[in-house]
Amino acid sequence: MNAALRAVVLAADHYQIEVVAFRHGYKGLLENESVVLRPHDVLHILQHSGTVIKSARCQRFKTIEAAQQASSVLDENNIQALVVIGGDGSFRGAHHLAQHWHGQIIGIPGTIDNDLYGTDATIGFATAVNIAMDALDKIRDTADAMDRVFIVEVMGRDAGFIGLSSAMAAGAERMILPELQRDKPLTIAALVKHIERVQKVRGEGSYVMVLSEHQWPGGAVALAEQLEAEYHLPCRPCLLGHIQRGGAPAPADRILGAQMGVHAVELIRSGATEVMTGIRGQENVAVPIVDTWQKKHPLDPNLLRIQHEIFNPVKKSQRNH
Ligand SMILES: Nc1ncnc2c1ncn2[C@@H]1O[C@H](COP(=O)(O)OP(=O)(O)O)[C@@H](O)[C@H]1O
Ligand SMILES: O=P(O)(O)OC[C@H]1O[C@](O)(COP(=O)(O)O)[C@@H](O)[C@@H]1O
Repeated sequence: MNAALRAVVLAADHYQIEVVAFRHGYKGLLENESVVLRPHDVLHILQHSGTVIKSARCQRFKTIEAAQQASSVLDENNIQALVVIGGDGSFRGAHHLAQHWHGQIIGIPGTIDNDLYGTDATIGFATAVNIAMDALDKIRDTADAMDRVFIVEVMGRDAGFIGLSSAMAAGAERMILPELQRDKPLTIAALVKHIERVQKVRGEGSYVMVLSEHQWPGGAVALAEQLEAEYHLPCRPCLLGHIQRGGAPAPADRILGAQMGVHAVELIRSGATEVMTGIRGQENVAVPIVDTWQKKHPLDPNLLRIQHEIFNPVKKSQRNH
């Protein structure tokens, strides 16, 4: 997020616009935690994950009174345009605020989940995938050495982008993703059958599985215990958790943050409101903010086909000649 924040401040300075930041997101907006940001304040922050203006979840913001209060705080600070960096929750909040405030609102997609419609990528996603891939590579060493099954649980709330991309980047044998579970929920018997068939075909036991959070009751730990206890499969769980949200941001995220931050300021200058800045291909696009959560951002069907079918060691299609 820092790369986007820096870009907003530098672009605003370029166009001679003053920037006031509200610390701690909507919570800080309600409490008027405002601070003027100048280029000097955002020096050397883009190499750090997270956000120097801090963030917070704030249930209260969902009420009408909170939106009215936020509107008064913005007016008291003479704010004409608000840039909201976040995911679908933050954008729902932005839309909610727009019902009670007359200023411009521009969204910048910042979430590791990549689950927003209208943009190829969201800030944080590339970094999270890098971290998950790195962990999977490391787990593979023990899986290989000890012929073990590993279950690595990754984040994504209700979306399988981190799961699919990290599984593909690290050559995992199996993925349990929300999108796949919706079509055909995996049973433990089918999973065990897959593990055993892969081990037979390969003649070795190294099997690494990527499990998206909330896709198995009790998560990776419960699934590993079940595999050991009921099927005598040596299996270990690994929960990556919030590790995926930290560390040095990947170059792709820094560059995306830069592009989007500048685009957000330019959208303000063009008079736009209630849009999110997105990137499609090489192009900056402005996406109606309600579309970002009302429309679906699907997993790339070709990546899914490659990883789930073509790279599945035991799934073969008919020869056609
Ligand atoms: N339906 C909503 N109406 C108003 N504000 C909301 C709504 N949903 C979320 N928010 C606000 O946005 C904040 C961030 O949303 P959350 O879902 O936690 O994260 P993200 O922006 O990463 O999706 C919430 O803590 C809340 O203050
Ligand atoms: O620690 P919390 O607040 O429960 O958040 C965990 C959730 O946040 C996420 O990391 C997404 O957060 P961001 O949208 O802020 O990147 C989800 O993948 C995960 O379910």
